[in-house]
Amino acid sequence: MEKKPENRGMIDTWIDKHRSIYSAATRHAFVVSIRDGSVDLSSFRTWLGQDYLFVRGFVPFVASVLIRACKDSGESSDMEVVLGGLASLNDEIEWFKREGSKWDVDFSTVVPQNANQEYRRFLDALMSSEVKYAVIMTAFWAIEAVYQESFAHCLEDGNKTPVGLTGACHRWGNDGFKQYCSSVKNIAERCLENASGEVLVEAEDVLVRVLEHEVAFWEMSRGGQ
Ligand SMILES: Cc1ncc(CN)c(N)n1
Repeated sequence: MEKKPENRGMIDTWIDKHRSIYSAATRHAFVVSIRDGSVDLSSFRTWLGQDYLFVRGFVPFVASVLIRACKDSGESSDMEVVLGGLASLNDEIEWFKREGSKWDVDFSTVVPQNANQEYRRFLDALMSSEVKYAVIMTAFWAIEAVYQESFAHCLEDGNKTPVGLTGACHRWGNDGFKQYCSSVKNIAERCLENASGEVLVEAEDVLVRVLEHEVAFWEMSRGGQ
């Protein structure tokens, strides 16, 4: 079994180990193009439509995380953290609808592309009661953290993010969302500390698979169809 260095959680250890896919997910060319202002707006519109569908599919996943937090965690504060995330998805869906009108993207005609469908299938599989709580929380953290890191990068000093896109960047790049991701990470780390070797292997695998799905999602967006 992998040995964890002093004072570092498993997640940080795994991020170091899988640094190249982590960077590919959090510093993807699509995100960098938002930050440097060179973004192709048809790609942004593709991302907007596809992510709207993704988020609608993410709601039942987060609802299932919430049920697991109530039933399996043994810590009452887990439920509050996940409930906060679920509640903010309500605002997020409303935000998408406003952005859809602004960018003239008619969500009723958007068809989920392959990367979106595959990501959705992956989330569906994670909703099985067979999947351990530590594994689900690791996946949940990674899904949220990729967006937090990516969009926060578009707001860092020196950015040339187009004004019309800063709303998206603030949605996931704000300090409140960063704090929320850190709370989810703490839950995942606490669970991983007590996990068996088998669960650790599964959680590491799921972390890498989330990163791969995120990269594929950015790639799909960059395709801009
Ligand atoms: C593809 C994707 N990954 C993550 C998030 C953040 N909930 C999102 N909206 N879309």
